[in-house]
Amino acid sequence: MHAFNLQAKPLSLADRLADLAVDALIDEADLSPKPALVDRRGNGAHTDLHLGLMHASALSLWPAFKEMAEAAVAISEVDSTLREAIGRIGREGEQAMLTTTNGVNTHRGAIWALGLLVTAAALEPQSFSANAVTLRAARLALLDDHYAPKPLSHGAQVALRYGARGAREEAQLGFPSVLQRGLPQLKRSRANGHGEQNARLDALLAIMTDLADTCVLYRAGEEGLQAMQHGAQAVLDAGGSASLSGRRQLHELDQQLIALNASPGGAADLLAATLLLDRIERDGISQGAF
Ligand SMILES: CC(C)(COP(=O)(O)OP(=O)(O)OC[C@H]1O[C@@H](n2cnc3c(N)ncnc32)[C@H](O[C@H]2O[C@H](COP(=O)(O)OP(=O)(O)OP(=O)(O)O)[C@@H](O)[C@H]2O)[C@@H]1O)[C@@H](O)C(=O)NCCC(=O)NCCS
Ligand SMILES: Nc1ncnc2[nH]cnc12
Repeated sequence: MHAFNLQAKPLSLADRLADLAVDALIDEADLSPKPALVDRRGNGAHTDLHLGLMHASALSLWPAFKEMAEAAVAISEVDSTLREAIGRIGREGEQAMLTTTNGVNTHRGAIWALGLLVTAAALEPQSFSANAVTLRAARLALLDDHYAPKPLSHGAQVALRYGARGAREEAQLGFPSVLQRGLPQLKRSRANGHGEQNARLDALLAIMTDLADTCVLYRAGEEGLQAMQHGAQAVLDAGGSASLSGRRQLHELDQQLIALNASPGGAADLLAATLLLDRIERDGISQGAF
């Protein structure tokens, strides 16, 4: 008889998806040099954020992601019951984040985007292409959550002022910034031999070229948004972050966005969503894949 069972217990689907979501958030935070965002070099345009806080915040969200995936497995269809279950879990996740960060909003948009994607992935783990997962996530995002409070969030204020519908619309449209910008650029830069960190930076820049980031609009208005979109395009046009002239443009963009207080927090969340879907597509998530 053995005193100890040394065999590791296999991970459940929900454990695995929560691990992947937290990994994606930590990889996004660590990626450097990101324009005006928190990274390994510093706090970008933020006075109340730092890398340690981003890591702690990401880890605090693991139980919420796991619970969302478990709800998907238990309810097993895209309906209002599942939408309202993940709404409640998402709000509890926000509270866990705020407790960890002492009230600073580190990952509200990421809880929304990655929460929907984790739920959508868990619903049908055999159907794990980015197209299939984002389509299910969009169907969920289109359902009403009758229990959702309607606060005058930064996103809601920006919607009133500029008509940009932000994170909600991005999800309801099936994450076009991820499918049409982030993922294709990530794959292109990898295929061109640019190296993983440069490929991720290029994916972030590709997202920034077109996104109506409500975080930037709230902090820096249309001037900030134009600077973000045009500056990101200029880096890619100069050869991307693996090239010397692209790096010079990236440095300039970083300085310009910091001066405008324009932090592209929404684009950062969508980079994390891109990294999550890329990992799911490459490794799979059905039992036996881990
Ligand atoms: C549907 C919700 C996302 C709420 O959306 P809404 O737009 O009303 O609320 P916001 O509080 O503004 O949060 C939206 C966050 O989404 C990110 N984002 C911005 N633009 C886009 C975009 N075009 N596409 C996708 N994502 C986008 C962004 O998050 C990042 O920025 C955050 C920091 O922003 P902010 O609080 O404005 O902070 P500062 O500028 O630093 O302010 P100061 O503190 O300095 O004053 C950071 O968190 C990043 O993550 C937007 O902020 C959704 O949240 C919701 O309804 N939740 C309820 C729960 C639920 O139903 N969950 C469903 C299950 S998953
Ligand atoms: N790296 C980052 N810096 C600032 N805000 C963010 N929101 C999500 N990721 C972020």
